[in-house]
Amino acid sequence: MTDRTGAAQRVLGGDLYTRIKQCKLLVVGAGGIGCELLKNVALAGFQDIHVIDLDTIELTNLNRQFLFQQQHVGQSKAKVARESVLRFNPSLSITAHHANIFEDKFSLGFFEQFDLVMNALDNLKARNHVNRMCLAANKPLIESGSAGYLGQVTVISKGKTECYECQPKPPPKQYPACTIRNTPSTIVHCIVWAKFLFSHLYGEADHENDVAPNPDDPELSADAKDSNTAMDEKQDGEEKRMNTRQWAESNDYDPQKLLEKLFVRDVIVLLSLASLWKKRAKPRVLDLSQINTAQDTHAKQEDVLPDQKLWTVQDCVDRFLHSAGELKKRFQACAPGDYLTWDKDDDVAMDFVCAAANLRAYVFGIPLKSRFDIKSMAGNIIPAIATTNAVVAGLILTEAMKVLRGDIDSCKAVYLSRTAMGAGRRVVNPVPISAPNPKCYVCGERAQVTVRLDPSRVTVETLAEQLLKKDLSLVAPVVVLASGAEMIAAPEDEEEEHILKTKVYPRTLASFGIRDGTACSVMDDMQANFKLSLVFRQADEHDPDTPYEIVADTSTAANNDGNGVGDGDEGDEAERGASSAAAEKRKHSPSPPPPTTTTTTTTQDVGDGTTTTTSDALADKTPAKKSKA
Ligand SMILES: Nc1ncnc2c1ncn2[C@@H]1O[C@H](COP(=O)(O)OP(=O)(O)OP(=O)(O)O)[C@@H](O)[C@H]1O
Ligand SMILES: [Zn+2]
Repeated sequence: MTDRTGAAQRVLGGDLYTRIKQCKLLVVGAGGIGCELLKNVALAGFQDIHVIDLDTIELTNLNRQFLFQQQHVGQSKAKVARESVLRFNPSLSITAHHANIFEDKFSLGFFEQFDLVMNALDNLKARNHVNRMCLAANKPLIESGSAGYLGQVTVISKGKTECYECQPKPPPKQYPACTIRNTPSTIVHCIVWAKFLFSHLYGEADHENDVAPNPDDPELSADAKDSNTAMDEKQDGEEKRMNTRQWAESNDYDPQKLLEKLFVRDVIVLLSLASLWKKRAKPRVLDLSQINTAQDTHAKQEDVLPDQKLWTVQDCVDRFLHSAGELKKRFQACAPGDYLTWDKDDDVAMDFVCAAANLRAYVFGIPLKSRFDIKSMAGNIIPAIATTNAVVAGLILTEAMKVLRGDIDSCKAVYLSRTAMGAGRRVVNPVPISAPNPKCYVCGERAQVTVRLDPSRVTVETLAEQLLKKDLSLVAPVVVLASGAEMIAAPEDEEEEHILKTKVYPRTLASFGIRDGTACSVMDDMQANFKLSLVFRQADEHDPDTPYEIVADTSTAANNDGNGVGDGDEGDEAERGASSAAAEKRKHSPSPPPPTTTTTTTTQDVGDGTTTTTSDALADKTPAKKSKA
């Protein structure tokens, strides 16, 4: 026995120490919290540890992920974390998986081999997935997160505590498409547009999400005819029918032409939509001849870091042309079906977004921002603080010990706040963990989601891609109709996926017999044992921007005759009552609120996952750097 384990044994007591030693542990994520956590569990005496992380080490990780050093940059986080931990305790068994938690190999059987799972992740999608896998495998999960000075640790135990998805998370802030495409008024609007532009040009082909001037702006409805005529005049027939990606393809992604299209021709089109500018300042066309001779508009900024310097408009033009040229090469070198994914740490992709956002800001008379500021907003960066992660990792271990003692009842949800809170003036705030929400569609006894939509207008694609995958976090949804037929099947190969996307996706739900009151079963081919009942209610109107509304509370179902269908308005009233009562209860709860941040332009997937800051369509942290269409 080394001195180090001897001390742990004396502190923990023989019984707990033995339980820790015998516990087979899974740690998901080897980033900021994960590195601290792996060090803690190794020192506390855990002997059999698996760690999963899909990422490689970046230079920017080194200020807080202490298992990594400069020579490790570019290597697998999971593997290097394993080697570093083994260096200070070579007798451990650590298995490193450089992989995405969504991979098939991390099946129910994989999760079942563990006694305890700890999440050290940074995104909602992966957290939801591990939550569902642990519920299916009936394994305790310790969930954690941090955002700046704020942090959170909680324990999830099937049937005993609420699960990660028992309380709905606030939806990320979205901006109306017309503001982004026609009338931006803040730098955030310009950054959202620039990120859309990147995905639209170089990402997975999506012909619906254009970035060009939008003639369907409701503000134009009064003089729709004029606006269409104006658009006709400014664009020839062919150009009018093409979206920006098709236009770029037909112009060989030429950076100079792209610059002129986006900041000259499209602006002329926008200027022609007169009613947009009745009450706002008109945009200005980017006049390259003037800019080329213009003086540097910004005072010399000698004493700031390079990234914090404001680019001149000419700098933006140069960076745009250069990055668009590089991206063109990369995109054209992609194998068929492959595409580029935006990543804030990819310098070329970041330069493109920074230049495009600033040029758009210039066109609309919005103050330009430094690359540093734009990166923070575009990448939804809340500075990570090493000490917060260390405290969170310590709290994870404290809760883990209670779990291993078999004392789930004494586990707490613990929040770190920035300033001392409550009567005890504490920064570390433990609160009782709520009981499971019986109406939770993930862990509730009667998992059900009611959705209000117009089945004759909503397509299977919207159901699968938006509602099931995006809103409900299913990975591979399977939807079975009452007849037993599968409306949406999980494709086994590329051919099946092609059939699903070309033959089934374009159909309306009504064409499958879905109408007011229809219920169907939903399963997830990737999330074992996950099953919910989806009930459709007829919407009075159809709004293409919000084609459906999730009725979160399922009390309609509890009141009905058992086929999962409520009977109309009374049910709705009950739902509203129940929801507001629950909200009221939470409002009066003595517990400190979960951490929220004060940053105004960052977003949903902050570390804690339950609490989001403000913006945005800016957030799109995707686990895979580059994926196949
Ligand atoms: N689906 C997933 N499968 C496996 N690992 C994941 C998955 N999603 C996120 N992770 C890992 O979780 C870790 C979270 O750590 P952290 O929040 O410190 O992020 P980071 O990427 O290291 O930091 P930053 O985003 O600030 O650069 C990351 O190492 C990330 O790779
Ligand atoms: Zn739940």
